[in-house]
Amino acid sequence: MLHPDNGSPPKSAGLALEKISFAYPNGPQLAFDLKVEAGDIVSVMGPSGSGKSTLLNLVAGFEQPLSGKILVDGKDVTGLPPHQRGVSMIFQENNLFPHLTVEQNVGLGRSPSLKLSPKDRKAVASAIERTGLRGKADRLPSALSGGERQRAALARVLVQQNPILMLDEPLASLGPALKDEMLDLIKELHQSQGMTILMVTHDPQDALRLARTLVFLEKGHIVATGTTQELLREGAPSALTDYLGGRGV
Ligand SMILES: Nc1ncnc2c1ncn2[C@@H]1O[C@H](COP(=O)(O)OP(=O)(O)OP(=O)(O)O)[C@@H](O)[C@H]1O
Repeated sequence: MLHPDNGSPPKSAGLALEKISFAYPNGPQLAFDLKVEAGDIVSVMGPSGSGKSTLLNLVAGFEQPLSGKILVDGKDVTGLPPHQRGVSMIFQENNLFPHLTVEQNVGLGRSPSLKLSPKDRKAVASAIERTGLRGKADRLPSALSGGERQRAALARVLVQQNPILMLDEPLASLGPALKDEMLDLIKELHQSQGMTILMVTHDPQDALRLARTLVFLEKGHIVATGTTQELLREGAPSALTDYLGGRGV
């Protein structure tokens, strides 16, 4: 079981996308309206190109909407740069700087210039320990397995202590055993830190295992939102059953 390392854990934050519209140059129009309760775990599913990554990038501040608002904990963050939004993000790969050690990569979660106080150093060591990377703090990412690299990325999230965590297919490049391990770690992180989590996945089993809520996208819009159990087991709308094909549960 993971425990917050110092002081109180970050409180989770509710998230809202209000009448967000967005388009890439010469790209399709995307529009999102979504409310996520504080502390919820949400899986974001949908066919390739439906807008899952764009949705996360808009919340993180890597893309700017044409109109609409993004609220974190009720506060309008639409015009804020990514690091001021209270949001951490983990991608499928390339979360770490290749020329920095695990310890330095995790330390970046506390200070972009790696000027770390003794308290920061303690938090970094604790996060490395808690993600099972003890003894690997001095390694470069190239000397880690894929699963270890994702755990190092999670260690950085731990020291950032943001109330919202978003993961864009974090399990896609992992084999089944490592995938289970990461899912367990994300679950533990949620239990101990209480953060609000959004995770893009193509696997309904991941969604069932981790997420209370499911958001389903199609062609740049959210076409279904509900509890994962209900949507995957009972009343799946036809767009979702078509997407799941033979993988229905
Ligand atoms: N940088 C870009 N420039 C132009 N169009 C883009 C860009 N990135 C994505 N798109 C388009 O925007 C739409 C949404 O893409 P997005 O990557 O959000 O989908 P996704 O659901 O995450 O897909 P996947 O499951 O394949 O990762 C798609 O039509 C895609 O082709």
